[in-house]
Amino acid sequence: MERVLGGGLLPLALTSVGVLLLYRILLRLRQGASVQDAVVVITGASSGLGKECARVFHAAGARLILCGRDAGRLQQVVQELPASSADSQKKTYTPNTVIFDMADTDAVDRAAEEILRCYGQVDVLINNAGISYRGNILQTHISVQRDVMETNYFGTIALTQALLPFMVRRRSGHIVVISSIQGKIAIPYRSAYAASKHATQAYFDCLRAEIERYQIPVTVISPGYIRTNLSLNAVTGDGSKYGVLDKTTATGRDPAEVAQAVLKAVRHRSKDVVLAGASPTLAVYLRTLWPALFFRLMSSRARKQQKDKEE
Ligand SMILES: NC(=O)C1=CN([C@@H]2O[C@H](COP(=O)(O)OP(=O)(O)OC[C@H]3O[C@@H](n4cnc5c(N)ncnc54)[C@H](OP(=O)(O)O)[C@@H]3O)[C@@H](O)[C@H]2O)C=CC1
Ligand SMILES: CCCCCCCCCCCCCCCC(=O)OCC(=O)COP(=O)(O)O
Repeated sequence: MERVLGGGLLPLALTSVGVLLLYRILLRLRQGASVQDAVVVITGASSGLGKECARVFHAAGARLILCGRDAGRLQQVVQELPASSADSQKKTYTPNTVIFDMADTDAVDRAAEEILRCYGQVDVLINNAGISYRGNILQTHISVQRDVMETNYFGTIALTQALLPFMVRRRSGHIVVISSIQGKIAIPYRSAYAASKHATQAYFDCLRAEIERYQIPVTVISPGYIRTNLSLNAVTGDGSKYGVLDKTTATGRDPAEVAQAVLKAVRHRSKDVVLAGASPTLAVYLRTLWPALFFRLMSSRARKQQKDKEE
């Protein structure tokens, strides 16, 4: 028996264990880091992409803190969650909710304290809340430009800066922001929105470089159109609600798929992720490599949209 083990079975067993270990390492590398038990904060979790992120991160075993302005709608999201956690191998948690308006800086500071009281730490902050805009600059009140900036940019960076010192102290954490392809290219009749997303891209690119030494990654995600209520909720130049589900939004990507891509980006600690089709992606390169052509295309887009509106 000893001879059999020494001469044949033992090396075979050791090789099998080695192969199995290698397989597990490769699988781990492919999947990236686990979010099981991680404390994940999601802003704008009451609808659209934020709600889908809540589903995906809940199913992956994260301890969620869901943020929004409407307590009732957030509670509804929480109640719908257990049914979507089909993976019984994962331990899942009932999410906490924190209610505040991103456009109110004092409320954001108070919310950060409340967020920290939930588990005493934040492992992943997903800055997702946002509002869009449709309008002609000539007919847009400056207060509308400010309001969009308050929600999309100042609210987002205020929450980030309130939570960041606690991540730095622990030398641990991950900051994610849902920007837009419009953070990389500016298209006509979106001035307030595109400006807020360009500012977002710039701020988080600075932050990434500044906090790398604390081992805190920063992920900027820039999606193209997603099938959500974003256009319905958009504001216009006079501050009123746009209230139309645009065809581009209605035919956009499935928010559940985008949420899976967000999870993948978190697991892999990706730095900058563009989730858009061929033309918007090409447009990003064109803006840098052949700006004159990009500007001509945008002018013709503006003329066409103005003509369509007048007809
Ligand atoms: N849909 C799309 O085509 C694309 C969307 N994005 C980005 O994705 C993110 C999510 O948007 P999406 O899911 O599409 O749109 P939705 O309108 O469905 O969701 C927006 C979310 O943001 C919250 N929100 C808006 N304003 C505030 C505020 N002042 N304070 C607190 N929360 C607020 C809303 O909460 P409440 O219930 O309180 O209104 C809601 O939960 C946004 O940052 C958007 O720019 C990026 C690219 C494409
Ligand atoms: C030589 C070949 C040239 C090819 C380049 C073509 C240029 C095409 C322009 C493409 C513009 C794409 C705009 C995409 C906008 C978008 O996806 O935005 C995402 C959002 O954030 C949606 O917000 P919205 O409120 O605008 O619905």
